[in-house]
Amino acid sequence: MPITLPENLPAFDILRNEGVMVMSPDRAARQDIRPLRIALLNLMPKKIQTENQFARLIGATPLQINLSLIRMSDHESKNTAADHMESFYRPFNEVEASGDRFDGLIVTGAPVEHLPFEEVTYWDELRRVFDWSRTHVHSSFGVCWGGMAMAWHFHGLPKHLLGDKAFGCFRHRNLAPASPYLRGFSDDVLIPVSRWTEVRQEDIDARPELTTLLASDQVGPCLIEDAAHRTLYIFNHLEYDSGTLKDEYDRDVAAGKPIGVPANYYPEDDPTRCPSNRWRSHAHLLYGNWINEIYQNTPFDLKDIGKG
Ligand SMILES: CC(=O)SCCNC(=O)CCNC(=O)[C@H](O)C(C)(C)COP(=O)(O)OP(=O)(O)OC[C@H]1O[C@@H](n2cnc3c(N)ncnc32)[C@H](O)[C@@H]1OP(=O)(O)O
Ligand SMILES: N[C@@H](CCO)C(=O)O
Repeated sequence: MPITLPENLPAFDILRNEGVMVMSPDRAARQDIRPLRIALLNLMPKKIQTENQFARLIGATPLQINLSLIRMSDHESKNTAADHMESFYRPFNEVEASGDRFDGLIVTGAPVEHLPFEEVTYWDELRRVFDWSRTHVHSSFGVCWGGMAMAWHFHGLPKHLLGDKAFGCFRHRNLAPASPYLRGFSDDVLIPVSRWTEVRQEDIDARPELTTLLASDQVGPCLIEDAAHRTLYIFNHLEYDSGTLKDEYDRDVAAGKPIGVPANYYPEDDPTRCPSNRWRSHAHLLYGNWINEIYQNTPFDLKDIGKG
């Protein structure tokens, strides 16, 4: 939430230049408040775990959030019970036909990164979701494969297969300390990574509409902004629980897959020991900052979303 300060107090400009939310008394007097409408397009197989992870983060701000769960219309979930999907999710077809608008949209990752985008069965509908988001959503956030898919659709940013899985907790540099999305971030941030693909910094740099906010020397770009469309792409997993990388590692070991111990995750890289969560605070900061930024800038009247 912003702080209201007189516009001629030195702290007004100093804090604002640092990225702190500062408001003049004049603007504060004119603030309208309503619940924010956030949609989660959940493409992950373990949908309940993912609902919990994102709801926990976007639910930790002082603002009232209405969460809508959306699924691809014709995709039958193999790993989440049909009655759960029936009870809590709306198919995108229905959302599109309703004309509903949202302040925010999160598109999750999906374990289909080894496939060309066009071989994902719901690719055509997903492209429709992306185009719809430009006219019905104020701000979008694509996560891991969801971010890569969105960045491919809008910017032609290619993903590349890695020889070895990028797997573990990696240090990332804060490249934009004054960005409102990184308010309160340390200069150096530890983030869970779990993917077989990457996007490359040189491909991002060739697209002037994109800015890199967080990047790692070891696993490359992480958080990218398309400011003109209020869109963020994150290729790593700040939302993961303490044990998510462990679950993925144990699953792959049990399946006999050649997988290394996730880097810098277990104490002394010993998978028999209990991992500790060293990213939770930055997860809350990032998603809290996103919600805050939406709250500051989304139109009060929902029907004005997507017009500017
Ligand atoms: C890169 C990122 O975005 S990271 C995010 C992905 N991470 C995760 O999913 C972690 C958790 N996932 C898992 O542990 C595993 O995927 C499991 C154990 C749930 C299932 O693994 P498997 O049995 O090997 O694969 P399975 O055949 O169930 O397919 C996994 C998912 O991909 C979907 N899928 C597979 N091929 C395709 C395709 N061509 N088009 C669309 N979806 C596909 C499946 O439908 C399933 O999703 P669903 O549960 O929503 O139906
Ligand atoms: N995070 C994913 C990567 C595969 O897409 C997993 O390990 O399941």
